[in-house]
Amino acid sequence: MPIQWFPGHMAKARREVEEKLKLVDFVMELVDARAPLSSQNPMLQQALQNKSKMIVLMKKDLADQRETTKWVDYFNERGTKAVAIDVNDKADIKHVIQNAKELGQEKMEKLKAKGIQPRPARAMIVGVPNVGKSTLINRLANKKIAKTGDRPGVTKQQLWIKVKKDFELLDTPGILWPKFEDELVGYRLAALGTIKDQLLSMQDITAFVITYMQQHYPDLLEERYQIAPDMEDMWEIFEIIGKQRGCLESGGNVNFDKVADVVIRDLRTGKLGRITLESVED
Ligand SMILES: Nc1nc2c(ncn2[C@@H]2O[C@H](COP(=O)(O)OP(=O)(O)OP(=O)(O)O)[C@@H](O)[C@H]2O)c(=O)[nH]1
Repeated sequence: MPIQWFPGHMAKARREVEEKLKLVDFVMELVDARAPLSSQNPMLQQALQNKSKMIVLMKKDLADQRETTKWVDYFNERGTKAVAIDVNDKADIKHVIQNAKELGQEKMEKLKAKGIQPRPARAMIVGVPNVGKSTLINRLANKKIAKTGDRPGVTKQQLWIKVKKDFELLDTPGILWPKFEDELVGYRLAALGTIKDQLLSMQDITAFVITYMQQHYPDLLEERYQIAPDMEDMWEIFEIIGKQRGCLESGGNVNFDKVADVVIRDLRTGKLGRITLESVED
């Protein structure tokens, strides 16, 4: 597959996350609810050492509800607190805060037991590009950004956001490099817009999405584009969608790149329906 590893970028990303990790008590790892494992990064687990972590499955409003429930159970059963949210839902934001506070309290209890003066628990948000880090920070900040001075270990001054009186959040997220070791992971991430569109052919990504939908969401595919689940010829499928949606060149031929744009835009904006591209059972 024509994707490179960019080792220099990954090493830099890792160093930056490790520096910030020194400042916090626990981490909120954001993943995309539509591909939770694919949007995780194994580098984080190693860098975390003994720090605790909670997982926030983002964009649950775009994901298949049944799959999301299974994924939340999946992480919880493996001992990691997990919540699924729509960042625009206030109740969901409260739920995140409640879970984060519980994680912070555990840390504070440990400090107290050692005779150390309790202080607000500190956390940071990490995640791959486009997963929703900045948006969630803004929602949690609720415009109450508190400047609490330098912390050791970083040259740049860090700002802490006071979410609640006993919970502070680093104002800048840690960006994790997406993982590319598996072709399927690459297709899922590209379809969701995590990795740059130019890295993989848009037509290939679209073919992947259509095939996945034929297997898992045949009704949604038929509803939007009138594509029968058993239609195998991808060329014909592109032709049908192209004619329907006016993706034509001047001579009247279907332009496959335009078809790919339409399908991927429909997927990302939820117009195709609520779709999860990675199942617990996969
Ligand atoms: N539908 C929906 N969209 C969301 C949600 N969370 C974030 N988004 C959207 O996802 C897009 C990316 O969000 P950002 O907050 O910029 O993501 P980021 O992780 O900070 O991105 P980078 O700066 O590229 O690392 C934006 O268009 C957000 O509006 C969510 O829960 N539901």
